[in-house]
Order: sequence, then structure tokens, then C-alpha cells
Amino acid sequence: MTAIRTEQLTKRFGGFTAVRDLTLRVDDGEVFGFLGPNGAGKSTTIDMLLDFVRPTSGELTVLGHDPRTEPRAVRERIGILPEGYDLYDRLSARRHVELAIELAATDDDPDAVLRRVGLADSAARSVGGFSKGMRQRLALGMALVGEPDLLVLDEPSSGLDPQGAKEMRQLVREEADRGATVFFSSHILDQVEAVCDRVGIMNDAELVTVDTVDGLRSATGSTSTLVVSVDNAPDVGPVQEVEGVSDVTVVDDTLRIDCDDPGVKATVISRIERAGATVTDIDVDETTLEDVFVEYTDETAAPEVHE
Ligand SMILES: Nc1ncnc2c1ncn2[C@@H]1O[C@H](COP(=O)(O)OP(=O)(O)OP(=O)(O)O)[C@@H](O)[C@H]1O
Repeated sequence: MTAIRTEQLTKRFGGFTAVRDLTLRVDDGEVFGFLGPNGAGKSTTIDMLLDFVRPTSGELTVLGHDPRTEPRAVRERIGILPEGYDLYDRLSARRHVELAIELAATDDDPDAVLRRVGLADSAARSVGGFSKGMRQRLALGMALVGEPDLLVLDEPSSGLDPQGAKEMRQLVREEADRGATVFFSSHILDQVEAVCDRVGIMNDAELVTVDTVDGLRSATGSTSTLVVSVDNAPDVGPVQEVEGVSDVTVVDDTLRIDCDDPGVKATVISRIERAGATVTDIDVDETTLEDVFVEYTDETAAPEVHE
């Protein structure tokens, strides 16, 4: 089934278009990263999925329901970490989770939820004294209550320290492993790269691409470079002939092999060894998602839309 489907979804605020003709599908069980620079239209899209904001035109379904006409059917099966969430300073962390459990009418154990987000030791503390990262962890824990079919997370890593960000990634993976779909927006590209099955990039109100991270790399013509140290440099002719290799350079005993196709690395290594060299070290310089992101969101370099 399709967890999220939008067709030509558009939102205008007065004369300003925040989201233009967005057509997107997110499959069940996918971890989908929704990227874009500030003001690109990510939160507005999420708000339309949750019926916090009404589209100006276009179609959308979330878990098979139109959030405009069946908001309850949608909300009761999704966990939401919105951009600006409300917490009650005088209530404890445990009370917040208990309230989320009551609202979802589930039998989750509040302490187990707090353990999952690293707040077990602060369960009884009032939230007023919490740091930004602790508040973020609590809001995330509340979103996890009731094993939702779809998690919609707006900037889930915001305010988290590196350990918190790592735990967030693990949580996202655990949720996907139990079958949930995870849709999240982020600016933290290495987070997205580490955890997402597919990525959509918004720029200036439009979706400019949707693909896997590897797919994005090849679509932008990006290469990964295999850096191979050898005991003595062999004839590189047979390596150059491998399909998917775009360039080979040799400096002393190090070969740098640019690969358009990330799947050719094993073939390259075996060609080097067959050419009589002993491989002493292997390293890979991958094009990062950040490089791809800059290419798609840089006005002068933006490629054509393709899905
Ligand atoms: N209620 C509103 N009224 C007028 N303009 C709005 C409203 N909500 C959002 N916008 C505008 O729509 C554009 C998209 O905003 P949105 O919050 O969706 O971007 P975003 O991609 O989530 O950005 P960020 O990464 O900064 O959160 C922005 O230019 C914003 O100012």
C-alpha cells in the first residue's frame, strides 16, 4: 500500500506559493527523508498531510484516507513530531507520556517509552527544567506511543547532541523494522543518508527530485572514488576497461579509480590483482548527500525534475 500519496498538491498563502504541484508517493515501510533549504516548503507539506493546513488545490491521501475528510482515521494511526510541539512545563515527563497513552487508548508502558528515548532517569522531573534536546526526546517518545503505522517527524534531530542523534537514527530503524513508515524532514544530511531508503528534495516550493541516495548520486553524475594502495603500480589498462569506471589516475603506489557505478569496485580490485599488484589498502571517497543536495538546490545547477 502507499502510505502517503500526493497529486499536484499546492498551497498558496495569499499570492505566495509555499508548495507547488507536489506529486509524491511514499510506500508502506519506507524511511523517507524530506530535504530542502529553509523555506522550501517542507513543513507546509507536512502540515497538509496532517490537516493542520488546507491545500489550495491538489489531492492527497495518508494511509489511504484523505486527511481533509477523515482526519481522525489518519491521526489515530500516525505518530507526529511536529515542528513546534507543546509541552506542559509543570508536568513530569512520565505524565506527558501517560497522557499520550491515554489519548491513543493503548497499553504502552510509559517507563519503557521513556527508556527508548533515553529519559528513564528524568521520568519524574518537571519538563520546565528540561533542555531543548530532552524536550525533543520526550516529544519523540510521545510520537512513538501506540506503534503508529506512520511516523511523521519534522526535524527530529533538532536540539539533539551527537549521541541523541545516533539514538534517534536507531529508533527510526527500529520503527521501520517493525513495519512502520517513517517520513521525516531534516537539514542534517548525514542523518538522512544513514537512515533513509529514499530521499525527496524540495527547492523553492517544488520537489526537484526523488530517489535513493545512490540513485541521486548517479543521477547527478557523481562518482565514488576507490583509492587503492599497491606494492607497485600495475598496468592500469585492464582497470580502465571495466564498465562503470570513468577515470584512473596513478600517483606513486596509489591508484585513484573514479566509478560511475558503485557496484564495480570488487571487479576493479580483482583486475588490479590480476595485473600482478598486491593490494595493501583500500579506501572509498563517496560523494556525500551534501554534495548532491547542493547540486539540486543551487539555482544555477538545478537539474530537471525527474521521478
Ligand atoms: N502561514 C503562513 N503564511 C504565509 N507564509 C507562510 C506560512 N507558512 C509558511 N509560509 C511560507 O511558506 C514558505 C515555506 O515554508 P515552510 O515552513 O514550509 O518551509 P520549510 O521548508 O519547512 O523551511 P524550514 O526548513 O525553515 O522549516 C516560507 O517562505 C514561509 O515563509
